[in-house]
Amino acid sequence: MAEKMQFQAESKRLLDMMVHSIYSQKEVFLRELISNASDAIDKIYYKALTDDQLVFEQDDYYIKVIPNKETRTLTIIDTGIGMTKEELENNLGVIAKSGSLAFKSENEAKDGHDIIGQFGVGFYAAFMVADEVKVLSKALHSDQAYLWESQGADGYTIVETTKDQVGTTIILKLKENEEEENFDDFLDEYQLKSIIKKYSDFIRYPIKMDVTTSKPKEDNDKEFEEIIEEQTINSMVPIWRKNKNELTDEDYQNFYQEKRYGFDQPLKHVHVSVDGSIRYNAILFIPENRPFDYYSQEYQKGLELYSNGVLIMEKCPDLLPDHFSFVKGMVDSEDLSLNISREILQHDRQLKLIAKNINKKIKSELKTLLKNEREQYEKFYESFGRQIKFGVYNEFGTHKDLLKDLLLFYSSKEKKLVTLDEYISRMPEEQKYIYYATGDSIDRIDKLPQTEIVADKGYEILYFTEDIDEFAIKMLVNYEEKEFKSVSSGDLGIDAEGKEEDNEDEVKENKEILTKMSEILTGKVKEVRASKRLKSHPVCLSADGEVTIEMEKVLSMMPDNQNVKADKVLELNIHHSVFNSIQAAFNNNDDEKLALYTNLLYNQALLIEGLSVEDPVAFTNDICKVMQ
Ligand SMILES: Nc1ncnc2c1ncn2[C@@H]1O[C@H](COP(=O)(O)OP(=O)(O)OP(=O)(O)O)[C@@H](O)[C@H]1O
Repeated sequence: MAEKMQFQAESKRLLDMMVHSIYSQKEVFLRELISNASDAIDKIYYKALTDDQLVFEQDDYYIKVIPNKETRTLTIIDTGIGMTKEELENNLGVIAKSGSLAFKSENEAKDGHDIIGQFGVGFYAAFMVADEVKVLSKALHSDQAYLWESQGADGYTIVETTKDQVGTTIILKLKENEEEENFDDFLDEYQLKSIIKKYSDFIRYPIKMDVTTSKPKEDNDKEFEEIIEEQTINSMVPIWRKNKNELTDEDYQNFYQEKRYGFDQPLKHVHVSVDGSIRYNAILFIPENRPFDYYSQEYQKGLELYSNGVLIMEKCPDLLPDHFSFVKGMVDSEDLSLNISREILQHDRQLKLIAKNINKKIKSELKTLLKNEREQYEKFYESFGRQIKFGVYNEFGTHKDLLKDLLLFYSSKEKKLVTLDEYISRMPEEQKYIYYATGDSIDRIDKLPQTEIVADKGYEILYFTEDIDEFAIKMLVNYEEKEFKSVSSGDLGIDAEGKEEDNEDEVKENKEILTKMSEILTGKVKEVRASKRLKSHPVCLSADGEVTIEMEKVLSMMPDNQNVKADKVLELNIHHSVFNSIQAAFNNNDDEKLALYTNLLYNQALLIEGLSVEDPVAFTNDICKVMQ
């Protein structure tokens, strides 16, 4: 007897979940197995493209589904590339990488419902309907065939066996019928036909099945006889070649899932058929959720590229700009050569044209979504808004004009996300700038002293809570000729309504105090200044020049930050009662107290900004001194 081998821990968990699954759409197991079979045939097909020894005879490549009511087995045969012993072990004993990580993040969904529904589980789906699975496979260029066998989570065996044809045969021993689930359905010709049609209609290879039909007898056409004939169940017409009007949302969703573009439901699909100087069909999807690896090195952008119905590249990166790297889908063009190499493809004029059109198309779709289905757009933005902002900033702002009207920011007044156009449309005539404030969260920005004067003036403030926000805006400089202005910047363009003069006088009067305080904080701030923006708060930090404090924070986290620092200014509210104490200390020549107060205020300002105090122990000691 063959030695029983153990599944990798994660596979075991997933498999266990499949065995005990109460997921209602168990029929998807067939989609998964057929999809794997089709992939396996694709692989042999590509090999044939570059290998002269290998001839691809269309008729030799098919998938066959065989139900057997007596043995209660369902067999799926493919004439694909097959698997070696190692491949059987590695591919079926170890959960597919794509699924595994997503699966981890999805937590424990006990009945497996979410996992199957959202992620797809590939081969293991077989265990939803079968209590025994056999995989008989012979790899291309191999003389030996192997039989992989498993009854579930307690392990699997692999033994040598014989098989004539290269390819894989999967035999499922169906589970006994249960109260809610009649597994016999998966042996029923009619049911199987409809499942295949539903999920796998556009598979490029014939999915065959022996079907019982009744036909008039040859010698007597009044009498009928039952005959069994092999039929091809799927239409094989790829969905993108079909008439858009004949397709339903569900068809596109099935395609999205079948193709493994994502495990979520796509938010939007676009079906493009262009028949001009360049001809192509494309189906593009905007996913709803961010893939778990989206911001990792592993994530590869790209669209599937077909040349006249034949897949020539799985992820063609040249078809998608980085700012739309989340888009999934495919392009099929008759004008591309089948044997085109990666290098040539990059410079292909046709491909460049297609890419350009696709870029425009995605932009206009997103714009339409924003205009007509705001809620959906906001879902999209939550997942991929960051990418749009990076798009504005990257490549020295090359794409900023394309992307700027797709931006959304949280508004202090509307208490929700708004577009820049919406902001502009609400601006009172005298308002010069588009104001923004930066911080870690909406709550924090709400409490920022720096926002006081702008907010008091009744102006709307955009809240920037992501690192990239301010960088993107700096790249834009302005929107509809209105310049962006941080509420922390020196000149806010707001008249202090006649108080300007008084302020000037007071500033002079207190100049000596402020100079002295600046000296105390030498090396920490550029200057201590009387604030024009504070009303109820005693103190805040601002920055002179281009680099804001928020930018300094972001840059300091980068590996090659070159130690870029903001020119920090400590702003004091000289009308605040705290300032009286400072004046008193100064007038009494109490240098120690003045230093104590100055440092305390400085550290408070740091904390408000979300910066850490440089010496927390000294800070707490200072507070204790004040309390004594
Ligand atoms: N019929 C088959 N012929 C050849 N190889 C197969 C076949 N079925 C599965 N495999 C191999 O087993 C691997 C694992 O299959 P599985 O369905 O679990 O995941 P996947 O297809 O890689 O990923 P996903 O299902 O998430 O798209 C496949 O990648 C493939 O290499």
